[in-house]
Amino acid sequence: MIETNNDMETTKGQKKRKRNKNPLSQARGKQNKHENVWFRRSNAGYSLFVQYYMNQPIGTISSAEGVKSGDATSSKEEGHKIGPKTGEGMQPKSGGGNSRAAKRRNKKKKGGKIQNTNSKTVDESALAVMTTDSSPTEVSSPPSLLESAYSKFEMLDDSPCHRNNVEFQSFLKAFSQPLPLSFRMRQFETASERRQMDNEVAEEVLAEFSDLVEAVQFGNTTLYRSKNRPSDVLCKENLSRISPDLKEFLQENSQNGVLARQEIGSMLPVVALHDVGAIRVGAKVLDVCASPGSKTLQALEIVGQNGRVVANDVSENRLITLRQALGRSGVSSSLLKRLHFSCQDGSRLQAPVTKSKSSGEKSKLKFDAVLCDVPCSGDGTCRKDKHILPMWKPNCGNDLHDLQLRILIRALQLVEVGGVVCYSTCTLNPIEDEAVVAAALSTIQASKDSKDGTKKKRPSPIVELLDWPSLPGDLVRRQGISSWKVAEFRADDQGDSSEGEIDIDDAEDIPKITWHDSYASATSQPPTCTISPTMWPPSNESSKDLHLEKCMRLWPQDRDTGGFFLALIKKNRDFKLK
Ligand SMILES: C[S@@+](CC[C@H](N)C(=O)[O-])C[C@H]1O[C@@H](n2cnc3c(N)ncnc32)[C@H](O)[C@@H]1O
Repeated sequence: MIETNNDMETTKGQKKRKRNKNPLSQARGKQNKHENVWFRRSNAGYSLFVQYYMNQPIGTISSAEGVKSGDATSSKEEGHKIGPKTGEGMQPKSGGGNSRAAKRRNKKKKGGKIQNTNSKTVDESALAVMTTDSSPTEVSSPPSLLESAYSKFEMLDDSPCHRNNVEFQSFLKAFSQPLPLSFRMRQFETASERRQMDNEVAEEVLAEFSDLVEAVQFGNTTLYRSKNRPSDVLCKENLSRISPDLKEFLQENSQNGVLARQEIGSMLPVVALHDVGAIRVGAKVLDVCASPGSKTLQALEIVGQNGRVVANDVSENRLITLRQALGRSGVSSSLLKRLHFSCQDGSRLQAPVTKSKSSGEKSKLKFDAVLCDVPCSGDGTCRKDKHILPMWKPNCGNDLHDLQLRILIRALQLVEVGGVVCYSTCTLNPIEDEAVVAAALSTIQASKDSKDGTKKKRPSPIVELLDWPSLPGDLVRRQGISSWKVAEFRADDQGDSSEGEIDIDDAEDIPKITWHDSYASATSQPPTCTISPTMWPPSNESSKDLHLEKCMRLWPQDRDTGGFFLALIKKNRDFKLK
C-alpha cells in the first residue's frame, strides 16, 4: 500500500479510480478483437503513422540553435510538411468509397488471389516492394516497416513533393533505428563531499569508455550518450555484446545513486524548469503524472532537504513501481523524506493542506513548479518500445486530448503565481501537443481574473508560454507549430481479418486515414473516437497571441533522439474558470 502523506487530501471515489486502467491502454482497448488481429497482420499501424505524419508540419529549427550543415530542412514558416498536402496524394488511384472488405469480396468474385498471410510474409513482401520500386531512397540497409509503408504510398501517389522527400525519409529512418544509449550523472545541488567524490571517480572511469560514449554538459548536469560509430550505434540491445564492462559499470552505478539511465528528451523538463529558476534549492515541486519517476528523482536532487516534491499518479500500481525505482536509485533517506506520494486523478488533484508552524493555520499548498508529463500515445518512444507502431492510429491521441487538457489546466491552477508548469509528452502528435497547450491558454485567457472578478485588459496575459532556455550540447529545437490537421481512422471493415484474408500487395488494402476539416464535418456521422472542438488549430488571429512557436519539438532525425514535445507556461495571475 502506498503511504499517503497525512497532509495530503484524497479525492472521493479514489478507490474506484485506483482500479482504473491506464488511459492509453483504455484508448487502445477501444479496438475490438478483430481490429487488433487485423492491425497486427496488415501492419496497418505503420501505414497510418506514415500517412499521418506526412500530412503534419514538422516545425522550423529555431534560429537560436542555428541550422547546422546537414540539417535536412528548409526554414519556411512552420517548417514544411514532410509529405503531400491533405487530399492531394492520399487517395488511392483506383477504387475509393467502398470498404476494404467489400473490395475483397469483389475480388474474390472475380477470382482474384487472396493471400493468407502472417506478419513475416508481410515484411518480406514489403521488402520486395521497396526493392522493385524505383522510388528514390538513401537507405542502403533493408528498409524498415516504416520505410516500406512509405514506399507503398509512393506507389499510390504521383505528387512531386511526395517523391524525393529526403527529410521524410530521414525521419522514418531515424524512427526505425534503435535509440542510442543515454544517461546522466546524478546532480545533487546540496551534495555531500562523498557524493561528489563518487561522481568524480565515476567520470574518471567513464573516460575509459570514451570510444563508446561522450559527455555533454546539460545545465548543471553531465549527460552521457552513445558516440557516433560507423558500425552499430551503442544501445540497450547491444550493450552486453559491445561492452560488457560498460554494462556492468552502468548497472552498478545506477544502483548506488551515481548515475541515472534516462532518455535525453525526458531530462529536459526538469533541466528547463531549473534553468528558468522554478525548480531550485528549497522549491516546492508537483509531479502530476509521476511514475515511473525519472523526473521526480531529478527534481528531488535539485530541491534538496529544504524542498518538497509531491509525486502524484492515478495508478496505485505505478506509484508502487515509482517507490521501488527510487529505492533502487540510492537516494538518501533524508532526501526521501522530502518526497510525498499522492494517488489521484491529476485533472482533479487536490492540493495538499499545510499547517503554519507559528499560527497553526491551515492552507492549501501551491507549487513553484509543476511537471505535467501527461499520459500520451507515446509514438516518440517507438525507437525503444516496439509495441507502439504496430497498433498506431490517430484515434489513440484523439482519445487522450481531453484528459491531457484537463490535467494541464489543473496544473496551472495549482502552480503559484510566478511559478512555471512544464507540459510535456513523448509524442509529436499536434493533437496531444500544441492543440492541448493552445486550448489551455485560450480557456484560461477567457476566464475571469480572480483578483477583482473582472475581465480587464491587462499588460500581461494570465498565463503565457515562456521562451525556451538555451539548449545543452548540440540539441536542435524545432519550434511549435500553429497549424495542423485532425484525423480519424474509421475501421469499418475488419470483419475478414479472422479469416486472415489480407492482400498486402493490393494497394486498396492499405488502410486510409479520414481527414476532418472541421468539428462539424467530423461529427456529421458518429465518430469512432473522441472528437473535441479544441483539437483544431486556433484562428490565425488568436494563434499570434498564443506564441505557440515558443513550444519545443525534438525530432529524432535532428540529433538522434526520441521524439519529444515540451512547453513552459508561466502563471502571471490567479484565475477562476468560467
Ligand atoms: C508519461 S507517464 C509519466 C512518466 C514520468 N513523468 C517519468 O518521467 O518517469 C504518464 C503517467 O501518467 C499516469 N496517469 C495517467 N492518467 C493520469 C491521470 N488522470 N492523473 C494522473 N496521472 C495519470 C500514468 O499512470 C503514467 O504513469
